[in-house]
Amino acid sequence: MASTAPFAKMNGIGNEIIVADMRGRADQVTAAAALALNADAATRFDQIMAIHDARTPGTAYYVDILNSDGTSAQACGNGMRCVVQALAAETGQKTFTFETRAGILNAREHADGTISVDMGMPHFGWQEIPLAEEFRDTRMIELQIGPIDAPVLHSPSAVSMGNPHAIFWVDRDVWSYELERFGPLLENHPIFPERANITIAQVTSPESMIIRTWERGAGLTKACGSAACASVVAAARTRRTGRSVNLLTPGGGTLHVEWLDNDHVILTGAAEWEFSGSFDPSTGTWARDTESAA
Ligand SMILES: N[C@H](CCC[C@H](N)C(=O)O)C(=O)O
Repeated sequence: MASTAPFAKMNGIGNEIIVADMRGRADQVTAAAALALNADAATRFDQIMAIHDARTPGTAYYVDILNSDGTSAQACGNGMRCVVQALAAETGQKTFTFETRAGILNAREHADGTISVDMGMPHFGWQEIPLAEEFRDTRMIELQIGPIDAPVLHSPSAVSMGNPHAIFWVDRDVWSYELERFGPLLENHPIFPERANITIAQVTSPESMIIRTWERGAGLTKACGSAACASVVAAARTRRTGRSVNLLTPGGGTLHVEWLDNDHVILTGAAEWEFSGSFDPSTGTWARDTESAA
């Protein structure tokens, strides 16, 4: 058995996150370990954020992101806030530069404990998202679900925040849609060759919206940070909102997203520690620290 690594079970306004400390070691958290941790109710998660030693000068750490189905994700905004909170508590530092599969990103813990993550620039080209066929305008793509003459959801906006997103705009209460039924079909629709995170969004004012997300590789979650960013960018592009928006998420928490004039998207919100333990990164066998809270 490989030596165990410390982890913290945390959440980013309800997005279930495991922050794994893989610094100083060469191995990775395996898909098998992810599946085992997710099969246990105590450690069920949406994403594992595995902190590794830096690979690139100018960055402090490399963060590898796994979904609960064991696949990799390029970006996870809520998980990055958890990583920042854990590292800020350990080091006393407030600002960090990370590397992820999606590139280099900066994050900062504020005096009130909230954390902002610079999620980088959105991408709108159909090959960048990616989509399987050419759409010259990704503000609205041809895709619908439900009866052909009365679709339940249709014409989403498509955006890459490093990872692929589709945003369906709805007028009715977001809870009145069967996202648990449509989510898997849309996530795996052939139009998305790398699958996609699927969000339904109800704009409630030029500065506010309500979102629910079916996440690629994780299913329904209580919040999804990159989907919040994708939703605001897509809403601003289609003149539904301005560029600074509060989003209400299914966990009841609020995220703030601002799309800056320099094209970077800043995600701000809280993060919460639940308990700590150690685990075997190859198998997922784990134990709670005895001094850790229940
Ligand atoms: N919960 C994450 C998103 C994970 C995205 C992942 N499901 C994928 O792209 O495969 C967030 O806060 O941004």
